[in-house]
Amino acid sequence: MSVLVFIECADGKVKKSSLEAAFYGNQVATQLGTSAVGVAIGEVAADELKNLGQYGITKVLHDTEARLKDYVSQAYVKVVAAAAEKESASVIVLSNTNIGTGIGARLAARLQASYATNVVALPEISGETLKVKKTVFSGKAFADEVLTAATKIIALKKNAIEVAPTGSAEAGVEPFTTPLTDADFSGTPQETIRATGDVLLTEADIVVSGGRGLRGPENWHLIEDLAKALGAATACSKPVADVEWRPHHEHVGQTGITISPNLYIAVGISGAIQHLAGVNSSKVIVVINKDPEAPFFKAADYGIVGDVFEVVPKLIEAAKALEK
Ligand SMILES: Cc1cc2nc3c(=O)[nH]c(=O)nc-3n(C[C@H](O)[C@H](O)[C@H](O)COP(=O)(O)OP(=O)(O)OC[C@H]3O[C@@H](n4cnc5c(N)ncnc54)[C@H](O)[C@@H]3O)c2cc1C
Repeated sequence: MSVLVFIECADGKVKKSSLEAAFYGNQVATQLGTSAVGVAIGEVAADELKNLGQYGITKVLHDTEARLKDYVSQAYVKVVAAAAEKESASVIVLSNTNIGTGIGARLAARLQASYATNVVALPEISGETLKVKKTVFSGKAFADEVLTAATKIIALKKNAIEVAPTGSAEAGVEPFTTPLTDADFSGTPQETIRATGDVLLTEADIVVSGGRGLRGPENWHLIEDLAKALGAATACSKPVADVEWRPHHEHVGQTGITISPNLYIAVGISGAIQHLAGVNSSKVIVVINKDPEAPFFKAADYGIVGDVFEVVPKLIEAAKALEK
């Protein structure tokens, strides 16, 4: 029996959300008196996988088959299922990302497993069952879910737990091969075009987001300059994408991307409920709006009542000064 953690990688690196999943998986393994093993797929540097030892992973099974270079859901699910079988995994942990939840759903069907998404805390263990806390209703409430099947799959929400890497332990990396057929690659991406700029929006620690208060695309340099100074990703509200001031892949909210960065800075965004649905699990929310009655202030940790055209340039200067 072990805990298996699916390690998601991009650009040859382990994603930050998977470091969290690894740390969480190790804590669950400790609760169960077992160890945590990772499974990684595709191109990723060996040092990145060894580094998972600092997050409590003892060993990583690494499937490097050339056809697995890009994410193909059927094939990836087969690899994770094979790893789960090899390691007799009773718990499988993945990140609550598009890829993680996609794999989790197929895997649950394949393994007849219990499956909880949006999990935000360590489980309570009682005999063969695990009780997990998760967010529901677009992050507006919590629910407890009891997982009773022999195999339990947990999709951990990004930024939900504090991660503390320990010491300099290295995980062992083992080549892992799964027999795959052409049918496993029936839907293969032909080309992957990176949607965002320097910092991937869904993985970013800091996000600077603009709304209609920016008045037009010609003012977007304020958002971009602040983001650059803070090492942040950029995002926007839906109407901004609808009128093509910004591309749609930057639109966050109920009908856009859901994010949970450490810091979300909302610039000239009113804070409509549909917008909040995509950002309200951010750790710290800062709102800049000239209207003191803007609904976003109710969800904010810090608020600046002021004109974005006066406030943001000052923030950019301050952030640049911190860099020096
Ligand atoms: C079914 C449905 C789904 C939706 N999904 C989404 C979604 O996923 N994401 C999303 O964002 N929206 C979504 N919406 C739209 C949502 O309801 C809001 O209309 C939208 O979020 C408002 O965008 P905004 O805050 O940029 O613009 P506005 O509501 O126009 O707000 C602009 C804000 O900027 C402030 N402002 C103006 N000038 C300045 C200035 N100079 N300095 C400082 N502040 C200034 C104003 O006070 C105001 O609060 C959805 C709506 C529906 C019906």
